[in-house]
Amino acid sequence: MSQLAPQTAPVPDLELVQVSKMFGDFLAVDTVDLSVAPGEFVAIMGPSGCGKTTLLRILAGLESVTYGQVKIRGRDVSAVPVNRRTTRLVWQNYALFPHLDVAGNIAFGLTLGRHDKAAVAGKVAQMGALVGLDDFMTRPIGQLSGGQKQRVALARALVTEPDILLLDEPLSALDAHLRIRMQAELRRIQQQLGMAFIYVTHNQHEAFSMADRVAVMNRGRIEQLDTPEVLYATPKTEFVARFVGSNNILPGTLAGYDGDVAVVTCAHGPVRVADAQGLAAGTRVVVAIAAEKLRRGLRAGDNTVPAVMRGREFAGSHNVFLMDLADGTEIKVVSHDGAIPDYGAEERLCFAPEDASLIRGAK
Ligand SMILES: Nc1ncnc2c1ncn2[C@@H]1O[C@H](COP(=O)(O)OP(=O)(O)OP(=O)(O)O)[C@@H](O)[C@H]1O
Repeated sequence: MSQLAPQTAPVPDLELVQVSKMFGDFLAVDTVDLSVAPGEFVAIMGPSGCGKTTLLRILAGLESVTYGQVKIRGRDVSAVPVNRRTTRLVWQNYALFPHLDVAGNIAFGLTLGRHDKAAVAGKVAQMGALVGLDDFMTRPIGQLSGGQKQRVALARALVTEPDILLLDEPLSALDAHLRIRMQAELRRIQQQLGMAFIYVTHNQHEAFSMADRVAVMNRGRIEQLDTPEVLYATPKTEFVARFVGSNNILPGTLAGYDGDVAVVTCAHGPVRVADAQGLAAGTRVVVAIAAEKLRRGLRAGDNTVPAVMRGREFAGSHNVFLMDLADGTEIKVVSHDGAIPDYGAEERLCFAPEDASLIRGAK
């Protein structure tokens, strides 16, 4: 009888095991575990100072780890210096050589090594084409737009065929329109090469439009690592719920469960939330509801929350109403129907139990 060969999981392109970084007695990166699958695009997102850049610099070999291990394709590189790492870093400041043309800049990484002239020219042309600069190879750097310069920086990093490309806010100097085009280009190039990209940004739209998974960092820790869809629909911590999307947060205390529905006592009354965590009654919790999931009016089976209309932001295709609950909590409601309540009017908002997330409150 034939036996099936045991299935082995592919070696991750990158693995961080309990990585911490201290600057003096300040903990900038706190016990981070992260596994990046072969060819995966992972974005690291979080507020200023949360440790994103420090983590990326650790991957590049520009910072040492205080504790923990960094493995690239299964090899421990924690003590490997930057010039012997198989990672390349692209950042916002392109750091191109102004006295060289596009081809000269792209070739720079290669000509430092031992490559023959024809091979260098071939690879440079190939990378130029990949990033869409084939018609600009002899242009001086000073005659390029911001987007073109960023493409040169990208090609210069990619031509060395790194195991992983690290990107630190590479698009933040570009205008909004160009940024969106470059996001699509980056994703195309990443998929074409099948190379793992680690992309640091504080911009949620950027992270969500490109990445397979997004890590949300707070105070040196990864609070949640998930696909954009899961992060959006089921934030696991209050911080993630506040940072991602446009969630409304209702603090409360868990009264108990009614089957697989948690009943939470909030300031305005009880709220029912579909939940399978089985938390103990009395636990302090928050209920997170996306602004798009709140509706005006009453609907059978839904939660109802009384609110007072306070203001409105017009966003072209929809309105965002700002409303206050009785305890002063501000609520955002996305509305597509064009009807605008009067300022000061009392409204009833409703949402389904399955459209909200229950999150254990911060201790
Ligand atoms: N060389 C250093 N010495 C001391 N503290 C540092 C050093 N580098 C970073 N830090 C501190 O570590 C923390 C994390 O910094 P880091 O640059 O990683 O944050 P970030 O999330 O990338 O922020 P931003 O989005 O503003 O770039 C900050 O409080 C920062 O002041």
